[in-house]
Amino acid sequence: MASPEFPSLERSLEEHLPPDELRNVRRILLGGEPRKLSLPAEALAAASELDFELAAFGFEAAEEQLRPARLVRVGLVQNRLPLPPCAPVAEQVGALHRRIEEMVAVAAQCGVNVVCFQEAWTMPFAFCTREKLPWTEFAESAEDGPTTRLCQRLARAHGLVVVSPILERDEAHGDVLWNTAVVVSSSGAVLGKSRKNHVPRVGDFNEATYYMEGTLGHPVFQTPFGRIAVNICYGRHHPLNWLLYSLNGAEIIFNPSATVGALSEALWPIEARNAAIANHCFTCAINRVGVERFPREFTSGDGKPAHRDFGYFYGSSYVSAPDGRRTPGLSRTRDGLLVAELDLNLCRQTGDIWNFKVCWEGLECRAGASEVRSDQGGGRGMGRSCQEMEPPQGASSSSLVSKWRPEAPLHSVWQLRPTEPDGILDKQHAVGA
Ligand SMILES: NC(=O)NCCC(=O)O
Repeated sequence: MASPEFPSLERSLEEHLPPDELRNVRRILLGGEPRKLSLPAEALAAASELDFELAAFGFEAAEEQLRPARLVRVGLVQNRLPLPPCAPVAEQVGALHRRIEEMVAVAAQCGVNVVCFQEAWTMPFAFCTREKLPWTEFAESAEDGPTTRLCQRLARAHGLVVVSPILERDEAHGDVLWNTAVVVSSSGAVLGKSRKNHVPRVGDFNEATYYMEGTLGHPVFQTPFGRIAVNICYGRHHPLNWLLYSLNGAEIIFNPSATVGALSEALWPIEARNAAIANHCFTCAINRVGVERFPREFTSGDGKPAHRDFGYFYGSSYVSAPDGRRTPGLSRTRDGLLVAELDLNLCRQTGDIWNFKVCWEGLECRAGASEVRSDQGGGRGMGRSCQEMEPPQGASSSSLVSKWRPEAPLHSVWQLRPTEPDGILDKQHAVGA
């Protein structure tokens, strides 16, 4: 495993490769030379003053005759805990609120339209301990908890959409906990929430001790800046999860995460990028940074000695485009804000070239179903292109309408007839028929 001090793969290549070779390596590794965006001087100065990395890249699409460019700027925020997990709960939450508030102000200076934070951003990732208190005290209402109220203020003040992944306490339904992302519109209205659909039971990720798989399906939110969805952390390992968000109309899928190097770092650059390619959409992978040391020891159930930390959260947040290009990752070691300008026209353009989803989309039309929540609120405009965005066919403009439900057999399984070892395919079984 790379040591925590190793700042980033891309930086290492930049430092050690001659320019010609670097161009070739980037062509293969990132899908091309990333197009850097210039940012306002005051944003760069603020990031340096506040000690976080600020990087910005753009993904253009081909010019079309009938549709204007549909430009949206996303902001991905990764951060360490400002206070250690042994600090009082309210102080930890307050310090995180202040840190995010200052980073969002810089995002706004950079023209960000949709900002997303890391998974369970208001707390240490304490599920490794299996202890209930004090960690469950970080849970709050998705609709009107203090964190959602902060996000509403930020959304209104800066005219941006906020995706806020928290530990949710659902007081209206038996007080149960969920791993939830709250989506706040640029008008300040809570547009809705999305819950983690796959809960890890791997290594120290003992999350099923706290909450179960989400019950909300794969909601997509219509915002003034495009249709967005949230596939929380472990969901990125499940290709069908991305597919369902995409079939429900998502053009940008955020993947707020908390993951450590020993488990997943080799998978990290591949999974969200592959999802962008396979589903003709943009994906935004965000991971926290640093080591979180807990007050009491815990074991990993693997016979190894008890320990106080989970491992190294390696940051490396990045954005992938549907045509396979991606930004370099943010640092493995520092807080950071990654700004990416996306032309959403690239989703359809790439689909027209590759058609990876064509049979699924056909089924979607037959099922007549999409799951979209619409934002009727105001907020900063994105130009004509925003006004022209429409929910996908079959979707209501104001609420969740239905879940994607295939009504016909999807794929067939063919079996070899044992008497014909040369591999002639014989028998067809329609799955689900
Ligand atoms: N937070 C979370 O689901 N982590 C699981 C580990 C991983 O997905 O890499």
